[in-house]
Amino acid sequence: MAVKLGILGLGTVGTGTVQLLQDNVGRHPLLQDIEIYRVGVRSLTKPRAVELSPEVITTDLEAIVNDPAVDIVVELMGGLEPARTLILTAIKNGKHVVTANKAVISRFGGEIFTAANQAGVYVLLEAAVGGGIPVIQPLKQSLSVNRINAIMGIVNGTTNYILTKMQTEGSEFDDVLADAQRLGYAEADPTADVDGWDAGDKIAILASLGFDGRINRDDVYCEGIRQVTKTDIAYSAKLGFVIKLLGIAQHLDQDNSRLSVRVHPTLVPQTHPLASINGVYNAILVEGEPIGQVMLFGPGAGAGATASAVSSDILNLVATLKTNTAKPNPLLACRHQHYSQITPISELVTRFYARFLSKDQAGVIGRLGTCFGNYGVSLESVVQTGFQGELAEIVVVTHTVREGDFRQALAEIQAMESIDSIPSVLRVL
Ligand SMILES: NC(=O)C1=CN([C@@H]2O[C@H](COP(=O)(O)OP(=O)(O)OC[C@H]3O[C@@H](n4cnc5c(N)ncnc54)[C@H](OP(=O)(O)O)[C@@H]3O)[C@@H](O)[C@H]2O)C=CC1
Ligand SMILES: N[C@@H](CC=O)C(=O)O
Ligand code: NA
Repeated sequence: MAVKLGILGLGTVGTGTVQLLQDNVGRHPLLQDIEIYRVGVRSLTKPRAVELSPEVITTDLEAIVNDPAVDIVVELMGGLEPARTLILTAIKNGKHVVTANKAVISRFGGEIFTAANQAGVYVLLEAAVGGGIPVIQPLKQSLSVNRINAIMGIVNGTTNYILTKMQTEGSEFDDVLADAQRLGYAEADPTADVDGWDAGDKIAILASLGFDGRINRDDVYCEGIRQVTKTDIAYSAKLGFVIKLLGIAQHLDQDNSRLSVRVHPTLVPQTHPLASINGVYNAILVEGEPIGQVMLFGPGAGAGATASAVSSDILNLVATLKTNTAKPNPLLACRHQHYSQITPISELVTRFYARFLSKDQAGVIGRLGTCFGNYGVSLESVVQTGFQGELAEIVVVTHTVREGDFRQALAEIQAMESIDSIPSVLRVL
């Protein structure tokens, strides 16, 4: 008997998934055992790029998750509610769930996985991080014997697309964002991409898999790309860096006592493996013992790529249903019970890039150096690059420093009579 899917959402990802499932020849034979039984949408009159018989499409999503005939609910609608409630209802009704929704999983994962474990069903989410890149299953299975030291990556396609176009074509932020929206990369509200929240959701999920504890989403520090200017992109290039929005989860000490989970635009050395990841591509670099470094690379957003991840989860569940094993597979289920302690951003030790606009007076660089020295900040390079109108532009890169100390120095520098403003402060990998 065919395994019946109830799909919630027929937008970019839902359409890509239905297209893939309908075009199953030459793919895994188990795909032929799947029936697209119901598809839930908001509007019945919207034109659709896929053909589905009228009785399949409905606006009654609650009926789908309560329908005893549905075996797997595939949540591709996005947003927090009603997605969370529909997922929980599906679980309560004994249905397995596939979701691409990192927002709901990163915030309500505790509640959802506890319910799933109690109900004896799985919630799979390969599409939620890295789009088409297999990263969730590798962390749960192929890499799970490693002790993970760090997971860092470019996990938002929209912002990587924007930064790449700004860097290579000198494009304006707003024009490139419109492009990313047209191509189906951006979230319904692109603020989630641009302000780093989407990447924050994703790094929280990766951290929970790699560091063996749930992550409280509110503890993840998130800074987006709005403040990244073409000027900083150009200075970074001169200094040997590219600017990337990175999600980073790493132990800060040898004894693994402190875990940092954060998202921010970062100056990445041009020689680093993540520096060459451009456009909508994502890459996740995992550092573990004994494996060393593994980089997972591929398309991070878009209909086809994301459908590949969604459909592989569906296939996994179809195989599970077909083999009918009574005991849960611990490599598919979530096993965490506790929350990890996250270290505040002020305790991070990192290098910084900062750009200052100063009055063109003698001794400004000396005063900057003295103030930094007072807070234990030593400088790797100082460049007085040119002028913006009457103001001299000074760019510094520091050696590693505790963020809290660096910020105190900046506050003091900002108050100096000779300093007009500090337009940019970025972390350096
Ligand atoms: N786009 C991408 O590249 C990727 C997206 N994701 C995630 O996948 C999910 C879907 O994204 P995407 O396909 O881009 O989103 P879209 O906005 O393109 O599609 C959302 C779909 O859900 C339906 N929907 C939304 N809210 C409701 C509701 N309250 N009731 C009924 N139907 C509803 C919409 O119906 P209607 O069509 O009638 O408006 C639409 O079909 C999100 O969680 C996103 O974060 C993950 C990886 C990549
Ligand atoms: N908006 C997201 C879509 C995939 O998760 C992105 O741009 O990466
Ligand atoms: Na993925």
